[in-house]
Amino acid sequence: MLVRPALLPHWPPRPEDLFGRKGSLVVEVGFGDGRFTAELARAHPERLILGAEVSAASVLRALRRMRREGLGNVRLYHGTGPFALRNLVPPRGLLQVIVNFPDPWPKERHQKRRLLRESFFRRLSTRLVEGGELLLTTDHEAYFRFALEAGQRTGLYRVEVRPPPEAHLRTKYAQKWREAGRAFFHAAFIKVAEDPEPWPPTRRYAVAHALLQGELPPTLALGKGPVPVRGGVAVFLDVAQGEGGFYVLTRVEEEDLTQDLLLEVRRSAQGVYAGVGRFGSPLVTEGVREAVRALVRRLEATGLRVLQDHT
Ligand SMILES: C[S@@+](CC[C@H](N)C(=O)[O-])C[C@H]1O[C@@H](n2cnc3c(N)ncnc32)[C@H](O)[C@@H]1O
Repeated sequence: MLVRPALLPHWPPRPEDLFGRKGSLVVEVGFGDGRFTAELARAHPERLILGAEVSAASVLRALRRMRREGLGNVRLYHGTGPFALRNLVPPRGLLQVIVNFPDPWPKERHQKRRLLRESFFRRLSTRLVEGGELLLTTDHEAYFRFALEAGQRTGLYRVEVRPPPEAHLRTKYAQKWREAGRAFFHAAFIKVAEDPEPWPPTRRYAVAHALLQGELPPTLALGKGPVPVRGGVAVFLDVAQGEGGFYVLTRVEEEDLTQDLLLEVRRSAQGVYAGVGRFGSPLVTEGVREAVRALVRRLEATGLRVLQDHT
């Protein structure tokens, strides 16, 4: 039920590789506790529903729900909607995207965090089938207008403002806002053209490590300052000492992917190994490679010398 992109041999997988059969693919972004996802799966057993959600607690809750209800046509991904759309959905492979009550980010300075920006609509057009659509429901009028304008500006969608379908008003947040007496807004963004710029899957690599000559230092002080990486930032959060060396808890934030992973600095037969640990099956992305490069540079500053570089 849970999709682990690191374990998939090919990106994007074919829907039948994820679900065990063919069918029309629907993506729900930000499914929360998954009650809408489950209702959708029950109402359309012929559809294949892929949910993406950044909150680990919500993913767990929704997973339990899907298992309890025995829903075989749902797969859940713990991560951002854009990552799922980019890497888990084939070009022109998507019938529908559903976004119910997206985080509105009301402050001006946070607007760039909103999901339904012009760049998102452009990229999404490469994933939708001809006539495929995004359905938005929200209680937040300012965000609603923002999304309408963003979608319209692309010229890639016909935008239809409609009354919200009843099922979209049965989500956890819909019920909360209904009790608070809020109004609801709904629109369909129907694809009429496609952005000419392709949206290639995220590049991933088999390894990211280096072998260095010299002695393992007795302590490892890396500093907490952020390391800029392509499309984001990496931070060495903590260093723990183990028997053979050090584990460096590292956060790598890239455009649509945040990973907490362990880098290792340890003795090996050939010298000192510095690279990505296997713990948690991390994705070795460009940002992860850049974090390893930064780690290697800091080891070089302690007097170690690079023998082999696979970063
Ligand atoms: C306001 S809640 C709505 C939840 C649910 N759709 C509902 O109506 O009850 C917004 C949800 O979107 C999730 N979220 C925010 N940004 C996201 C992103 N980029 N990708 C996937 N989920 C996201 C949040 O964790 C949260 O669960």
